[in-house]
Amino acid sequence: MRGERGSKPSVYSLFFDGVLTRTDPERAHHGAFRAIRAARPVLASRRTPGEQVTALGLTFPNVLGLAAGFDKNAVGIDALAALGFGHVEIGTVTGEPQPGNPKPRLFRLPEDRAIVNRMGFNNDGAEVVARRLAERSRGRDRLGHRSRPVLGVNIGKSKVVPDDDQAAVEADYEKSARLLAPYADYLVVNVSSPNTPGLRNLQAVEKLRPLLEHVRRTADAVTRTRVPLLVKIAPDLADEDVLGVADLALAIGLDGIIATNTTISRAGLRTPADRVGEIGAGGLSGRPLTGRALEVLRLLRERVGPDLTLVGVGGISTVQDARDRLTAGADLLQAYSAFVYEGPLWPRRIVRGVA
Ligand SMILES: Cc1cc2nc3c(=O)[nH]c(=O)nc-3n(C[C@H](O)[C@H](O)[C@H](O)COP(=O)(O)O)c2cc1C
Repeated sequence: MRGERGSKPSVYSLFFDGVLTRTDPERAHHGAFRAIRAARPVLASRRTPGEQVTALGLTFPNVLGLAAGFDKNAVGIDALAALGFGHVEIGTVTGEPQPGNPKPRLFRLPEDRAIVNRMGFNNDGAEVVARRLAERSRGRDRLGHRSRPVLGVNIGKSKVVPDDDQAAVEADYEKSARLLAPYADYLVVNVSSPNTPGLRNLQAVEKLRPLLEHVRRTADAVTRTRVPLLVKIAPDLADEDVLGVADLALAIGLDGIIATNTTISRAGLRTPADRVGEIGAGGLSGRPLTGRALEVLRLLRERVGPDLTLVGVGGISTVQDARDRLTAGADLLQAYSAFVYEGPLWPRRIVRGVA
């Protein structure tokens, strides 16, 4: 593993090659996350790098955020922001707490700088996460941060709720929206994870429209200031369905679209096919996603015009990737996999590189 900047391996890449690649990926995630949280007191006084971005009616400290899935339970928002992320999207949080899929469920494909996951929305549930966010907002003034990260809250469907029962689906998202919208700077309806059976069917416009309208009404009922609402879509949608979501977003006054989630495609991988087969089902993220995620973003921007906020995510790993996504029309960027491969200094490097 080599750092982006050239031939000399970084301390993190040596650590990654020597230790992390030999550790179970899920245990490595928890270990790394614990270390990041432990380092927060040291990091918190550092100035957030980059230039401010105005989007969704909010001021983001910089353009780059941590994508959903890393901090599913809102336990390390400020520590992650201290690494240089201007926003952190917690979740996916579901109405009911759930353990997720059986392990192993997280796999690295180092030859592709990619990750396959079938976590299945393991999370503490909306009630516990809401309590955690309430505690954080009470303690925040004492934290002494130079600048506060924007907090995104990503909500999804509980596994116990059947995807073909629209009323039950809406009630489930409603529970999360009611409990979490009061703490969210922006709210995301996730209908694009491949790991909850049937979830992606909710991307069909005739299901998505009433769901988004219901979440909108719920959020409005529990907040004094209007919380921006976004939808996160899959890269596996056909182009015409991407455009369908774009048209829907404009029609119902959605604030933005996050493109994209992980893919179920395994096309063009360097990882040997037998290894890929052994890993099995799940969402693929990282480098192999770059092309399609960029394409989806471009399609969206062409369709929605300049006003709707678009968040570009999927395979952003270098400064050039970040620039390409901004050129294609992204207002904000997010990443997950490159942060895993490149390490804790990566967010600052990208943010400084695009500034
Ligand atoms: C281990 C893992 C867990 C994820 N969990 C979620 C999740 O709970 N909700 C969600 O919307 N996206 C989730 N994602 C998708 C990411 O937010 C992101 O959309 C995707 O990984 C593409 O970005 P990347 O190529 O920079 O990783 C997850 C990704 C990974 C790798």
